[in-house]
Amino acid sequence: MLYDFQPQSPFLLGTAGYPSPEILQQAIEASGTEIITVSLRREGATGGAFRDLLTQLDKRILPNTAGCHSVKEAVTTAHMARELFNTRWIKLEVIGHADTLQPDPFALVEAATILCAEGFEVFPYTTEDLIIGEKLLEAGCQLLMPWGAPIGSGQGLRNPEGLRTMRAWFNDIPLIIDAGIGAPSQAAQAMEMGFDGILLNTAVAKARDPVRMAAAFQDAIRAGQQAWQAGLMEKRDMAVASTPIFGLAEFN
Ligand SMILES: CC(=O)[C@@H](O)[C@H](O)COP(=O)(O)O
Repeated sequence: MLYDFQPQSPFLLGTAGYPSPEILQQAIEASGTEIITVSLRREGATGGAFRDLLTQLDKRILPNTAGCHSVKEAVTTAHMARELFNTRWIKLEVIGHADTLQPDPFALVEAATILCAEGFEVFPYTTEDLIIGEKLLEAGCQLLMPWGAPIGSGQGLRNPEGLRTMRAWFNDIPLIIDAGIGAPSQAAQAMEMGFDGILLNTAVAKARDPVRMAAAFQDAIRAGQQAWQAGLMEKRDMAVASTPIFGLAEFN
């Protein structure tokens, strides 16, 4: 459950950097997503045309504070998002460094505390750090969005063991992997670990064929989710015969 909303699809898609508005629209449809995220900075630069396009699509809009480097910038951007999109949802990014696009955990917790107190439903872009996660929940966030890898890097799950620990630690909190996913197999890997969803942008927007890639991610994310729900086998150190041997005829 993402606040008051239970999506049928665990795939959340970003809307930046597509070759054209038509391809963006087709990719959104091909992805099966019900939630699209939009950057306020992009929205501001298009004079509202982009917002008009997105609001026609009948999807939940998750505005984001991409590009914000301070608490003040992020909080102001969230206020603008609430006005423009008439929503309490905000994907909160407070970037710590322009080169790594790594979240600034101190500013993130501070901004989340302010926005939750103001009634926002905050989707915080964070790392796999457990204490930061705890602080964000204490601030009032009801879900966490740990990174797979730095934004736009396509590296997949850079710290799978840390993410596995995070999944176990916050076992009843929705966790959505956000950023750094470059291939459908990486998204499937995250879903097989029990994450509740995947948010990505670059891997679809910058694919040679974004529409086809959106469909590929949808299939992989569903496959990973089904595998997790079905119960994956445990790895074993030694071989275990898969064929029962009782009742076989003996040959001497
Ligand atoms: C669009 C958006 O919200 C990005 O900031 C997000 O984190 C996606 O990252 P990738 O582009 O690496 O998928």
